[in-house]
Amino acid sequence: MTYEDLGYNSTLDQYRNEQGLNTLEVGRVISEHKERYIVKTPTHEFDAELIGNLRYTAESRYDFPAVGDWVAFMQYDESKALIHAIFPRRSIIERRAAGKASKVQIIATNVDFGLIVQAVDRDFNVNRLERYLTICNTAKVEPIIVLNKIDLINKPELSTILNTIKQRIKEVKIITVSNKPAGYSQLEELIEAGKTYCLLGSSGVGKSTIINALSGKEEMKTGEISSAVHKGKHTTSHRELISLPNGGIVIDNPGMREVGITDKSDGLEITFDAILEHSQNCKYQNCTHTHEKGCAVIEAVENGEIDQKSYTNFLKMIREKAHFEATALERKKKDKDLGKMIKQVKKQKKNHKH
Ligand SMILES: Nc1nc2c(ncn2[C@@H]2O[C@H](COP(=O)(O)OP(=O)(O)OP(=O)(O)O)[C@@H](O)[C@H]2O)c(=O)[nH]1
Ligand SMILES: [Zn+2]
Repeated sequence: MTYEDLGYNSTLDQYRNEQGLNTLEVGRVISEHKERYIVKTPTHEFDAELIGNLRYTAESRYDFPAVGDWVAFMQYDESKALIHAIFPRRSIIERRAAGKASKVQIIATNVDFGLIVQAVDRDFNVNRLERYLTICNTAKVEPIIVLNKIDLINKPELSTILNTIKQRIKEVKIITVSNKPAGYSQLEELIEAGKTYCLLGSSGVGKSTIINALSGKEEMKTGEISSAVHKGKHTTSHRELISLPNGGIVIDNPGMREVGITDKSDGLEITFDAILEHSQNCKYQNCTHTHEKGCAVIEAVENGEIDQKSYTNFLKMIREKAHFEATALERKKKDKDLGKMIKQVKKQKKNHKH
């Protein structure tokens, strides 16, 4: 295995030289658990922590390593290391942390493609597909839709599903796979060496089964045997980033129940570009597309140019985005006020002494 097999490239190497990081080793974070990280090089895996200096100056989640990160580290024991620097990220896939309206959770970094996995049986849901698309588009990561477990339905049923998707989602590649008898050839064909693929999808859609099939190994515990693992302790041997024997790197992230969007960039606009296009013709520039007279979006929904369900999903996510932004702002203000208060108390104490 080489560094390139893990996704290392000339941009990262240039940064390493510019920053004078040559005396340190370089590796990729393949799992994260409570501020401990497994860092992988072509030959070793290290149990790593952040150096104190970085920990104390960290201001937000973004200042800590995440799965997919490239880091500069120093080995200090046989398999132990201290992380001295995080390389700039090419992309960050994130979602709103479950239950916390204003907090983000990083799913993975330095990702090239998002593999949005849905099982065609109970899990299939176009609204959720649009949600994952928005997460990818926000991260500027190219999405690919992977319909899994196609052995569970017949051909006409699969066509219906494909048509349902195509009616609402244009210009996104869709592939169909299953463990038997179709196999994963459609997926294998598109995976390129040195590129990083992040699997996105609900629990049980078959992500671990896909990784095991691609890697030819039992890298991931799958549904039948994983219940004991989920109940038990975290196993340090658990890896979320795996480099495949035929090239390509895949990242899994277990158990995603909620897919809250943060959408700090224009991810929603990219996902719903048809709606955006129509909105150029709305009478009012600040049109909310909910009730306004002369709203071109509402008109397009009425005459069938925009899918009704897609429109409803769009409005729901716009509200969610606004809510996320408002609570994030509030949190910032609170933190700032608290900071001010602490400063004042310190000042008072100081004055007291003199
Ligand atoms: N019929 C059928 N079942 C499948 C297929 N792929 C996976 N399964 C089954 O679906 C269940 C869940 O598969 P996993 O691979 O563990 O799913 P996962 O997405 O990794 O789930 P989490 O680890 O909870 O996120 C298991 O019982 C698998 O055997 C498939 O193509 N067809
Ligand atoms: Zn409008």
